[in-house]
Amino acid sequence: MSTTPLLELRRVSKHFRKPPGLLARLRNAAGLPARQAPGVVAVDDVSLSIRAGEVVGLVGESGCGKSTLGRMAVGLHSLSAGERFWKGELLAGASRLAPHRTSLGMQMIFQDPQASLNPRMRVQDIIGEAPVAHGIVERRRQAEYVETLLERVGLDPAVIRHFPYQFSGGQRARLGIARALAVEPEFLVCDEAVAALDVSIQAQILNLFLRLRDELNLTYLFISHDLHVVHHVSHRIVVMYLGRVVESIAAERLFSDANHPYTRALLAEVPSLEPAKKRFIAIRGEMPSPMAPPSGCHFHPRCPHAMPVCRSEAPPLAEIAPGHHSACHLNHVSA
Ligand SMILES: Nc1ncnc2c1ncn2[C@@H]1O[C@H](COP(=O)(O)OP(=O)(O)OP(=O)(O)O)[C@@H](O)[C@H]1O
Repeated sequence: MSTTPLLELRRVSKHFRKPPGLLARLRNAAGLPARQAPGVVAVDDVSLSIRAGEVVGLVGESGCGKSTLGRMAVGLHSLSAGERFWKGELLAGASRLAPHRTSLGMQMIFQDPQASLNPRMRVQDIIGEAPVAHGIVERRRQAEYVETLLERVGLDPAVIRHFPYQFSGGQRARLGIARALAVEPEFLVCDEAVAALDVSIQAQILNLFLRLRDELNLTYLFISHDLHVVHHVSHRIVVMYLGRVVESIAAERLFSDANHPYTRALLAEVPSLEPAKKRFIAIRGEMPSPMAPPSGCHFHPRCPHAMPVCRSEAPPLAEIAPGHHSACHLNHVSA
């Protein structure tokens, strides 16, 4: 069995420059020297490697950088620093020697299929356009190909002539999945793919993802702000806070062995954990702005266990047990 990861992000970062505000535009108009515009470090020195067949759940509060990391994984965002490998081959790096490239083998499924499905296109074109354009299927076989995909995601092939508005939310989610599958990907980034759906429909779509993984040997990065959702489908859970990974743990060990105070705070919010969650301490306050992250460990202002060192030094993401990584100074305090 190959030990090369399917996808590897090595020490990647993403900086966004904030668009110039009114004051900066006035300074510019007055011919005054520009002040450095504050930016956002959406992803800060993150390494992530995903094996073929693995389902990795990526969780954290809104704005912590999950979508940005997912977009970097599939090549929708360039890298400000670091490198990206696909089956061991360098696909993108921050230097000009490593040009930014993507591949049909990796696709992204978004939260709102309504917004990402062209309302004026029929299902046959929505799903069948890309595989024809990329030579995966001949145009004369397009309808047959799309019908097979519709059946695969649990839709009636007879809907091939329909428009997106004729479908329910759950059916549109299935269309979005069929469209991603149409180019025969090996790796899917699912970004809040079930967040807009009712709970009962969510469960159906999650089960569809799992069935497709087994049938098509797919690998997933499953992004959600809802730990309960990702826990259901993932082998491994990666927790992000303000651009950094704070913990990576096997999903089956999450409830028993979660180490980072932030992960434990997220667990305190999971409704199905009653009464076990009583041992977790709920999170305090709001996540600070990514434009002005706290010094040291970004989580320290909200952490019930913060120590002086947490304010000054960022803890490294260290392996605290086989396959279990956590970035917390508490792990390095001698008893
Ligand atoms: N294209 C962009 N330009 C400028 N800033 C951006 C851009 N995309 C994301 N950001 C900023 O980067 C930070 C991380 O955003 P991101 O969308 O990755 O977080 P998230 O965890 O996926 O949150 P959400 O679940 O709300 O999408 C946020 O502060 C966001 O405002």
